[in-house]
Amino acid sequence: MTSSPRPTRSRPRGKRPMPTPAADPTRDVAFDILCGVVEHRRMLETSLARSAQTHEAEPRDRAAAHRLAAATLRHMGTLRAVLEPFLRKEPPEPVRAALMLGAAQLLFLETPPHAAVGTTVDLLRRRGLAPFAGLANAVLRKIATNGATVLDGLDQPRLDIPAWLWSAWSGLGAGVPRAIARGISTEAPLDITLRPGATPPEGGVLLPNGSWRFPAGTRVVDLAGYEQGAFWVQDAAATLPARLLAVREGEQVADLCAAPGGKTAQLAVTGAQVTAVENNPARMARLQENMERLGLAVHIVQADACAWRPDAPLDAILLDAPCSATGTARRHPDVLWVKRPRDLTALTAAQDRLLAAARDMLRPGGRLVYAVCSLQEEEGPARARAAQAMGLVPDPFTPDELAMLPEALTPEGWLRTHPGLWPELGGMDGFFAARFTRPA
Ligand SMILES: C[S@@+](CC[C@H](N)C(=O)[O-])C[C@H]1O[C@@H](n2cnc3c(N)ncnc32)[C@H](O)[C@@H]1O
Repeated sequence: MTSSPRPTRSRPRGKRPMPTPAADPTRDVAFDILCGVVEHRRMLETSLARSAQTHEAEPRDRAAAHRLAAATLRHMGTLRAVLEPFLRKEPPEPVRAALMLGAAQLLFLETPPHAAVGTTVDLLRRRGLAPFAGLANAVLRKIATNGATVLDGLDQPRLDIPAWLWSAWSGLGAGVPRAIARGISTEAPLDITLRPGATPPEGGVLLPNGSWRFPAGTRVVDLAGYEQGAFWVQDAAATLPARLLAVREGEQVADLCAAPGGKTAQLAVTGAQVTAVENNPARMARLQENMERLGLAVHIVQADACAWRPDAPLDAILLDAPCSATGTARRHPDVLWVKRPRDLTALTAAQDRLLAAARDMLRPGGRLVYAVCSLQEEEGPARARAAQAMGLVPDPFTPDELAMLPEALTPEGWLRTHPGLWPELGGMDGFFAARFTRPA
């Protein structure tokens, strides 16, 4: 007797396909942001804007996603090292990204373990990665059980900074890369610059440079006086370049590369005649909105500052040039993982073109402050030397001008701040600035 063929089954009896878990806007958006950074070297803000087209998420969920992705990026080297011993094989990059999001919630964001594990498993299942759900469940449960002991013996500051940046920052001084890494490891506070005479909002701390500082996570729109234009958002270190240009009422001044306009506002409140030049239309619109909110009269021009020329030679110019922005890594930890050494070639060439253009716009005796929010030698000291080779005369900053931050004055008379300064006050962004005059 021949037995009848058994019917083929695509799955074992009794196993129904699991329903797709409900959407979780915070983790979905955070996952997209993280994959954008690690797989495509896309900046966090760009991914956040793209994800608005694919995921419906309330502003509150988007803000939470931003925070979760930023915390993961801030500790990414550490998270990779924590996961390593639990993984027998290299998982695909999106699976590793989901595991890092889960581990970041467990280790750095105090998310309850069941939520961190369950939401990661669900995320993988929603994203067509269900075969890795069991792995995520097992790995994250082990991390949850071991708690912070999984961090024991890890050199977190060293792990969280890519090797090329650590080695480049070693040129800033012994111990500086470690101090910078510590500065980047926590979320930055919110700093504002107050209009002269305006009342500071409640809850802030006055910093030695005159900025007011609010705890990390403060929403600027919640501070009294924002809509009325009493202040603008600006990191304490970012206030220094415009201040060091020392413009006076009535002077003809240009702010080249101006958006979103924190430094433009500083120049305008002095009573100088300010022209703000910005080539990016979307950023120019933000600059315009900011000047309107602040009620400041500024002549705004959308143009390439390399090609634009003023009607008459200028008394002073602030050139806050486009750069790698490595000095802003505590606000934008994605820069650590998106930027590459080779990006510096195009940036430094653009910085030189802008410097030459700025020189040609100045009257004899006119002043230029060149600034970048970069910690890289190529974009700072090397450009200051290039400016000198273009015929600009160094006009070093003095100890009196930097009395509130003497450690930022270099022997050459340049400004150099970094996230490791003012550790007891909450740090600051990294800036380089140098001042020049045009010879007669
Ligand atoms: C570092 S950001 C400026 C920040 C601004 N100074 C502030 O304090 O708010 C550099 C700006 O330069 C603009 N930019 C880049 N290249 C430019 C060019 N060739 N001409 C004019 N603007 C340029 C960018 O779009 C960007 O908005």
